[in-house]
Amino acid sequence: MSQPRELRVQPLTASAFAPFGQVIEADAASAFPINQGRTERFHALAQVEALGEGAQGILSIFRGQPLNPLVITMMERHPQGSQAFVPLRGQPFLAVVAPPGDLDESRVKAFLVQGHQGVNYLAGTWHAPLLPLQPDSEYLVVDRQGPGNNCDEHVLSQPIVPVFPDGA
Ligand SMILES: NC(=O)N[C@@H](O)C(=O)O
Ligand code: NI
Repeated sequence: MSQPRELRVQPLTASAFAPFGQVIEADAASAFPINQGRTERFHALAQVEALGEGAQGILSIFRGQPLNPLVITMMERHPQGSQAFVPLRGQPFLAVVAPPGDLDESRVKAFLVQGHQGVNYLAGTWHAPLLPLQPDSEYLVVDRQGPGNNCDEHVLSQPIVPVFPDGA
């Protein structure tokens, strides 16, 4: 296996993440009052894709451990469904992604998903499997259950080591 390469971790913003999916956070632009004003609804932050006959969207909880050492050797994609990760206890994680289509390793990006944020990967978005930054991190996961293959894996030709900018 070739020498790993470093990949700078960047802040998660809706615009930067748009090629890969949506950011799930309480964004004022999507908010409107409900329940006689007692509740703010941050509406339709992301869409669930559950493609194919007999497919359905499901909700699960993942309790994950950090990858140690933090060296990413493979990525995966779910061609028939989106996949969302939302922290249940404010525990941050990394979203290491590449756009749908043939995996172009030069287009891999790494984002820091803070504890008040979640992400929804588009169907087909390449991503590293869950990368929590703290032990026993729990996430609500919304993805697809159904017939047929929904997970393609790709071993990277060059492993990736995410690096955090100073002070991150
Ligand atoms: N395998 C599984 O359900 N999880 C992965 O898809 C992942 O992205 O963590
Ligand atoms: Ni996945």
